[in-house]
Amino acid sequence: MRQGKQGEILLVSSGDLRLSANQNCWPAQIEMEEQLTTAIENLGWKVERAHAYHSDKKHGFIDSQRMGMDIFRNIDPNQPLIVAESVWQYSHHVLAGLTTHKGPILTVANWSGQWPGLVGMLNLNGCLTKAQIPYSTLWSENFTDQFFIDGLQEWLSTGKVSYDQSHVKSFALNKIPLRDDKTGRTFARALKERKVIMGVFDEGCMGMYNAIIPDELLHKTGFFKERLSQSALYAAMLDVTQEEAESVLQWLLNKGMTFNWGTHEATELTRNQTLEQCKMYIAALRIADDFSCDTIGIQYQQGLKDLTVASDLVEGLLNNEDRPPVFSKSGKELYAKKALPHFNEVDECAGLDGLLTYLLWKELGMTGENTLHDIRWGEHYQDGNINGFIWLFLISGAAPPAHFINGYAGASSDRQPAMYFRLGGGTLKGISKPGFIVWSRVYVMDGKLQCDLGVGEVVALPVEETDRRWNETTPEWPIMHALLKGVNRDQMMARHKANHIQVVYAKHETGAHEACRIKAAALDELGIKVHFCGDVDLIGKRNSI
Ligand SMILES: C[C@H](O)[C@@H](O)[C@@H](O)C(=O)CO
Repeated sequence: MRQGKQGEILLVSSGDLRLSANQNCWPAQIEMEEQLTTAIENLGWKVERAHAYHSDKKHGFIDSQRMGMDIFRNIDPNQPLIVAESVWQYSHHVLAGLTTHKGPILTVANWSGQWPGLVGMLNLNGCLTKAQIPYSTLWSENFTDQFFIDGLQEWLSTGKVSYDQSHVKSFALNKIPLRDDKTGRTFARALKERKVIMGVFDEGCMGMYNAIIPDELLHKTGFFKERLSQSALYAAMLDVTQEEAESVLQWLLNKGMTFNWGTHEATELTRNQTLEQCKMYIAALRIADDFSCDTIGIQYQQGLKDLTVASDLVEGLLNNEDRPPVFSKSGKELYAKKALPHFNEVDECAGLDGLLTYLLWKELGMTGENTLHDIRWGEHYQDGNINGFIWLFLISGAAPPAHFINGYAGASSDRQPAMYFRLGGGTLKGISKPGFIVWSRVYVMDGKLQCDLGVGEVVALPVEETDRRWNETTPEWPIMHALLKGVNRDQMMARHKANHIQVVYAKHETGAHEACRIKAAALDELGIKVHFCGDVDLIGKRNSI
C-alpha cells in the first residue's frame, strides 16, 4: 500500500466496460481532469492520479471491478479521494474499493452534455447512498465558478459539502387533503393485496447497484420479482416468424413513424435490424404473458448486446397503450389495448414506480404512459415565453410515442451509436410534448425504500434550440425539455439519488399537483418513505383531475 502524503488528494476515474466508449470519450476526461486539478492546486493541494493511462487500451479509466479493487488495495484508505467523471461509467468498478475507503470521498462531474458524465456520477451517488457509504458531490462547467470553488474549499477543509435542501418536504410531516390521501391509500391497499409481478430479464445492468431492490424490501410493497433470462428471450425471438415481424413493422409505418434506414450494418440502421427488434417485441410480450408479469425490464447491455440488436424500440412500444397488437401462439391478443410498463436497464426502482404510476393514473381516469429518462444535462433558457432552468432529459433509446409531439408521426428510429451498440438496432425517438408532469424517483437509502417526487412542466423550445441541445448530447435519443417547479439545478443535483428520473403527464397543472399528492399517499401506503420536492401544492383544488 502506498502511504498517503499530507496535502494530497487522490483521483480515480471509472469508465465503461466497452473499449470503444472508453477510447472515444477519453479526451473529454483529460480536459476535465486538467481543469479540476488546476482548481484543487489553486487551493493549495496536490492531486495524485491513483491509476495510470494504459497505452495498450488507449484510455485511463478503471474498466473492471477487479481493476478497481486492485487500485484501492494500493492506496492509503485514509486519504481524501475524488471520483472524477465525464463519461458514462459502471459504478461497480469503484464501489468495492469505496466500501472500505475511510477518508473523505467526493464525486465530481463536468457540467457537460457531450457524454453522460453527469449521468454516470448520479448513478454512482445512488449506489453510494444505497451502500451507506458517506460521500459528497460537486459539478461544474469549467471548475472556476463560485458554487464549485466554495464547495471544494469546504470539502478540503471539513471533508464534507453542505447543500441547500430547503426544497424537500417530508410527506409524513405534511398534511394533504383527506380525500387525496384516501384515494391513494385505497388504490395502494388493493395493489398490495392482489400482489404484482415484475419480470426481470437478467438482474443488474452496467454496474447499477442502486437499481436493484433487495427482495426483502420489495416484498413489503406487494411487488415480487420473476427472474427471467435474456437467453430465453433470444430463444423466443427465434420462434417468431418473419410475417409476424413484418406485420408489427407495417403497423408502425401505417402510423407514420419514420425509420432512418441505410444499408451499412456497422454504422447504419437497416430494415433487417428493425425486423429483429419487432421479433424481440413479440417475444417479450409472449414471455411476459407466460409468467403473468405486470411489468418487465430487459437489461440488454450485457449478454443480449452480443447476440442481437438493441431493445429500445421494443421498450418504447411496450410503454405505449396504442401499440402493434401481438398474439400468443394460440391466437389470444396479449395485453390488449394496454401498455406493458417496461423498466429500461432493469432499473427495478423505476419498475416499481412505472407500474404503480401506470395503474394509478388509469384509476384516476388519465393515461399513465410513463418512462424513465437520464438526467443528462441542462441549461438556463430564456425567450419571450420561457425563463428558467430547462433540464435535458434524454434516455438511451426509447420513450413512449404518447409522450411525443405528434405521437408516432413525430417519432423516428435512428441507429443506436456504434460505440455503445455494436449490433445496432433503432431508437424510438421524439420530442416530448409540452404539458405538466409528475416526476419521481424511488431509491434505497438508510436500508429503506424512499421516493422523491414533484411537479414539472415540459416546454416546447424552438427547433434550433432543440437541435442545439440534441447536437450537444446524443441526437439519436428521445428528448424532454423539463422545468422542475421550485427546484433549482444545484438542489436537484445534490439531492437526486439516481441517474434516472420517472416522468408521467397529467392533463393540466392543477391535475398534476393533485395526482402528485395522491401518488405520494399511495407510495406511503406501500411503506415507502416519501418526500415532496419543490413546489407541490399540498392543499390544492379538489377533483381537478
Ligand atoms: C448507452 C449508455 O451506456 C447508456 O446506457 C447510459 O448513458 C444510460 O442511459 C445510463 O442510464
